[in-house]
Amino acid sequence: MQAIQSIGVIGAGAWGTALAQAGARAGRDVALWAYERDVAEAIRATRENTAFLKGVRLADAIRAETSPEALAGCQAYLLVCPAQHARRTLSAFAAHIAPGAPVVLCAKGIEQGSLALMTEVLAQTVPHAVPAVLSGPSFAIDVAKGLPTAVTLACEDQGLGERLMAAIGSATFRPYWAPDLIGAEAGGAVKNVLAIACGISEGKELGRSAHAALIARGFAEMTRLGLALGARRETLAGLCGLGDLVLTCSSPQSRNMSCGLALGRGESLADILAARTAVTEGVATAPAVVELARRVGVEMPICDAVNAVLSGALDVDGAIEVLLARPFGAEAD
Ligand SMILES: NC(=O)C1=CN([C@@H]2O[C@H](COP(=O)(O)OP(=O)(O)OC[C@H]3O[C@@H](n4cnc5c(N)ncnc54)[C@H](O)[C@@H]3O)[C@@H](O)[C@H]2O)C=CC1
Ligand SMILES: O=C(CO)COP(=O)(O)O
Repeated sequence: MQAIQSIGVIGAGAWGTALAQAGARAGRDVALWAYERDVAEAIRATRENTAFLKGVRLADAIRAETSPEALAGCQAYLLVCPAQHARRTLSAFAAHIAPGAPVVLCAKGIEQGSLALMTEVLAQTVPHAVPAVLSGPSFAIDVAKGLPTAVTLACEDQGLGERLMAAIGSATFRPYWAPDLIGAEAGGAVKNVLAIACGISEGKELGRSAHAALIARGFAEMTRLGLALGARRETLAGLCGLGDLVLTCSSPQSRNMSCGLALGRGESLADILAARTAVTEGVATAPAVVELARRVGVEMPICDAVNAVLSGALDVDGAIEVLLARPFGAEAD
């Protein structure tokens, strides 16, 4: 099978820009589509994405674009806009993506309302594309700088997985193939909600023991939901599940954790979100996770508590009280 030489990156936020840089580092020609015209213009003029990924000089092999037509003919695509914008963005690209072209879904979220995973959104908007999922513990700035990172690259066909890994992988950006797309998606979406919980715990100074308990019990919630959706347990225990959960729950650098941290310190969600341009995926995904869990009949008390705080149904102290009042039970349930 032919090697993938040209990559279209859809979305020029921090993560899309970092992945474009990873593709260029791997020797590919990269077309990077920006939603905001001034982002593309800044990249062309200064070789830097000053709005979303300051301080990184972008490789010359990255071409900044503003129209979906300009990405026609690429051999593979990465979808890297926030999850709640995926449907509209993919619809705009549908006519320009060739039948059979792989589309790697890199957003970590679940669509509100439809409760669709990103693979479902792709199937509904670009049914002629072949889906893949990239997810794992990887801050954009680390990848852009070439610090060592490892991620899951999930797609059904291992041969295609190997071509995609060769297209974007390098000594420092290390994808691992997995056949389980649902597991990769469930891990990435749920860890963002759990990172808000860990941030709240830290902001309330509940201690490192509570932090560890939240990660372990949060992982149990992620696993229950993932398995109910059809994921494999080993995927959830890998980079895209436990790996990303540990990173995001332990780093104030995470937008999700830092949002929780501020909530725990008493700031309002409205003020926290108003002060940032970057996306905080867990905020939009929390109600979708909770609704999806209800639909498939699994318990996710930590995600419920986060959602109650975000929606204003409970304040932080009330949510902690609800979690601590839960009856004792078996760990494996
Ligand atoms: N930043 C990171 O370290 C990582 C981010 N991700 C995921 O990548 C996805 C994108 O996040 P970031 O690149 O960090 O975003 P960002 O916070 O850096 O930038 C916001 C992005 O939203 C886009 N946007 C805003 N309104 C839009 C609209 N109406 N239609 C389409 N796009 C719109 C902007 O163009 C920009 O690309 C998220 O799902 C995130 O969870 C995954 C791994 C790492
Ligand atoms: O997904 C990420 C790291 O793997 C980035 O996390 P945040 O969106 O919380 O910053």
